[in-house]
Amino acid sequence: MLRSCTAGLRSLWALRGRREGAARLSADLQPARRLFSTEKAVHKDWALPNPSWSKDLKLLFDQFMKKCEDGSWERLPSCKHTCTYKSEDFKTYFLDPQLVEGEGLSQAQLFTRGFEDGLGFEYVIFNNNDEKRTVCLFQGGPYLQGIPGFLHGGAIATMIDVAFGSCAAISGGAVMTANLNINFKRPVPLCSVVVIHSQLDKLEGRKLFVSCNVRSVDEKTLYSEATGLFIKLDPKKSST
Ligand SMILES: CCCCCCCCCCCCCC(=O)SCCNC(=O)CCNC(=O)[C@H](O)C(C)(C)COP(=O)(O)OP(=O)(O)OC[C@H]1O[C@@H](n2cnc3c(N)ncnc32)[C@H](O)[C@@H]1OP(=O)(O)O
Repeated sequence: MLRSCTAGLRSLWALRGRREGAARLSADLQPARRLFSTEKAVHKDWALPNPSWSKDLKLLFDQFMKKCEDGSWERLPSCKHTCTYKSEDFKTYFLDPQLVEGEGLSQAQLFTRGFEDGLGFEYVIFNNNDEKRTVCLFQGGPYLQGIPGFLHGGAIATMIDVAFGSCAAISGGAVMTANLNINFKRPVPLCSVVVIHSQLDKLEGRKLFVSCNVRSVDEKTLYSEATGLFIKLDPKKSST
């Protein structure tokens, strides 16, 4: 395990070196060209395998893709620059046109997709609409370290929030996290794959109650358990 992780890290560094070289080469390009990627890159779906994915992650991905064939499960796409699922809902509720045009927002990207392949959050979420649950397959890369050799608790919390957010948004549309409660039961080894099983437990007016557990691939280790409350945004209220 340690050897495969080290080999994985070595290939990641090599990949990174190549990318940094490429980045240096493009440093002379016009700022606008650097800021705005091509149309294709902007709409790229990041919830698909890349060379940094471990055997475990690929295997689980294939298993869930098979489950998608009869329509009971669906893979949720994930873009960097647009809030993938029901993003139009958010625009209606939130975005001040002045903010949209500003320099900062033009560079905005989903926090969990802001890392080079394999260094941060590698994940894909599958949804089962009838059962109101999602499964998130997550491999936490070397830039997410907390205690040496283990994933940072904040990275786990982030991933739980994303998994919950997706689960809640599918039923509630534009939602926001109001409360997260996490019990960290075992440390998650860096570069390992975990499975986050989330469930919509209750829908009460604008409140969506969700819960999840985070387990190892073989399901023997329970790493964390969490509950969350999401609130469906009220179009009559300003969010700022
Ligand atoms: C759709 C898109 C999906 C994207 C795909 C996923 C990919 C990305 C996923 C990324 C995911 C990242 C996600 C993120 O990072 S979201 C970013 C982190 N979250 C925030 O910044 C939220 C900040 N908070 C707020 O804006 C407001 O407080 C909200 C909008 C949440 C509610 O303000 P609003 O004015 O609208 O509602 P209300 O105050 O009338 O309350 C309504 C009801 O709710 C109850 N209540 C409220 N708060 C709490 C609480 N803490 N515990 C218990 N109960 C609470 C309240 O008592 C009331 O109950 P009742 O009296 O009716 O019974």
